Amino acid sequence: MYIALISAECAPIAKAGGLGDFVLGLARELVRCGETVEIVLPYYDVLDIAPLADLQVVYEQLRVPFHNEWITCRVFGGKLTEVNCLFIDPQSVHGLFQRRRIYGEQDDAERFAFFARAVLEFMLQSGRQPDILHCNDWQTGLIPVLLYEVYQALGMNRTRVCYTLHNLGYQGRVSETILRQVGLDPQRVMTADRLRDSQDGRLANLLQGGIVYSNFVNTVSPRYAWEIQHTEQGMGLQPLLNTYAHKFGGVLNGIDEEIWNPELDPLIPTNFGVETLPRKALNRQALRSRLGLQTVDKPIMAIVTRLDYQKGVDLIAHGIHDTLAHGGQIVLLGTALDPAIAAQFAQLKQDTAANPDCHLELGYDETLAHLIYAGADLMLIPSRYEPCGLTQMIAMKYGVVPVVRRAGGLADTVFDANYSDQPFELRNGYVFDELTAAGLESALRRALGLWHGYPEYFWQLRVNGMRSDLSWRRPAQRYLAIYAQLRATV
Ligand SMILES: Nc1ncnc2c1ncn2[C@@H]1O[C@H](COP(=O)(O)OP(=O)(O)O[C@H]2O[C@H](CO)[C@@H](O)[C@H](O)[C@H]2O)[C@@H](O)[C@H]1O
Repeated sequence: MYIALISAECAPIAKAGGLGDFVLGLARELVRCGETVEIVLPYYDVLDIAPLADLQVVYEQLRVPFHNEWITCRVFGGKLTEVNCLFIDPQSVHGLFQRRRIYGEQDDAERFAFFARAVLEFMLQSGRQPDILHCNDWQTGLIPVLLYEVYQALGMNRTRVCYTLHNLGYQGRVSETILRQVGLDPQRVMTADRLRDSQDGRLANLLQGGIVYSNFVNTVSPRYAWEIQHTEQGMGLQPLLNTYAHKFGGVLNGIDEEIWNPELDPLIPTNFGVETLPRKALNRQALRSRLGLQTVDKPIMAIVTRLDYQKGVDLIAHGIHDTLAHGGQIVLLGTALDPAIAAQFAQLKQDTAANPDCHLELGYDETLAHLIYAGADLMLIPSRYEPCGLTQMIAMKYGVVPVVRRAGGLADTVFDANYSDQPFELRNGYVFDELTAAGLESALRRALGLWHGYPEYFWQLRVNGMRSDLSWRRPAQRYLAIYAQLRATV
């Protein structure tokens, strides 16, 4: 099967968060299963080309219609380990992907709408007919719309679309001008059952368009799939997701165990596994020295995250204070796009600067993230909503016990040490329900108490997490079954 994975991110070359991990992890597993995979991304100026082999121009003079003009693009090809990647590089006066970052620009909608049109134009002009276009999030929502409305009539009628929703908090609600720019007729597609936004009828909703026009839609955990159909977590899309329940499901993500594996990880000072778990202490020490924390008999509570409303930033701040007050150390690595959140954490960093048990690192740092997973004992994830969540899974692989809110994929992967109905060997963390300070404290203090009072039991929780199967093997089989079902309709 020939699968094109279309995305705004891919780890480690263009990663802002979990979407990047998803794309690389799934692609690599599909290649291992013998499938032909191409990842298609914009050619960002911030693309880290170092891990790419054989990077070269593979297509010149790709002319893409956009907003009454033709934009000429080059397409680069390269290999990221065993996976082929393609990069669309528009020669436009607006420097669409020359912004020193992946997202956060005022014209993001226009940038990714252009990308959507360019991907299909490239497929058409280069004679590609993928069996499956696997699109992700709002940035690629126009691809199934354009395929159906424009490109099928031009001959691309064997291709089917699988569309994965990683985050309903970002739906791509945009002016209908964008539709005209990519060559769609707003009169035709701006209807309630197509792209017209249900909350603001003047806007087009690109995520909604992707859901309506794709052959199959999924999100990244069974629990989040249920939540967005049946609770306000659907953020306005509940009726639509119920209408399309027959082509909707939840597939839990995996993690790439070649990248996230404490036994092999080249980015950590000391490798370790279940049998050599005491060696984790050397990483804890390295983490303390790197960040200037004192050496004391306290567990390290880590937080590695985008600092975003979704992640429960107020509870993160509360959790920092509560951990410090109850015998723990704190290490936070976080990026904030929102200026108010950035200011809140800059202040918190200043307020805790003199505390030898606390270090807040505001920024994005892949290498430090690996050291944190290797050295930490606990990880705090108090999300408001969490489609899947990779940090709890990575944490568990590194013998870190997660403390999480019962939401989305966190509920599907973390089982409470005291209250879960799972057998003991599957219990791997601490879970709370209420999105309140008291809710968080109930789990956090049990976790800290266990570390201080019952080290053998805490050790067992670490081991349970390390032994769980969080790989891409099972999820990739689920996607292959979905693709096969879609191909059967050709
Ligand atoms: N400051 C920083 N420095 C270095 N590394 C950092 C970092 N901040 C985050 N990371 C890394 O980025 C990834 C984040 O994973 P999450 O699952 O939390 O993703 P996110 O919410 O971005 O993605 C969305 O998509 C994913 C994939 O489907 C879903 O799991 C998730 O629920 C959904 O919100 C992890 O690999 C983490 O280590």
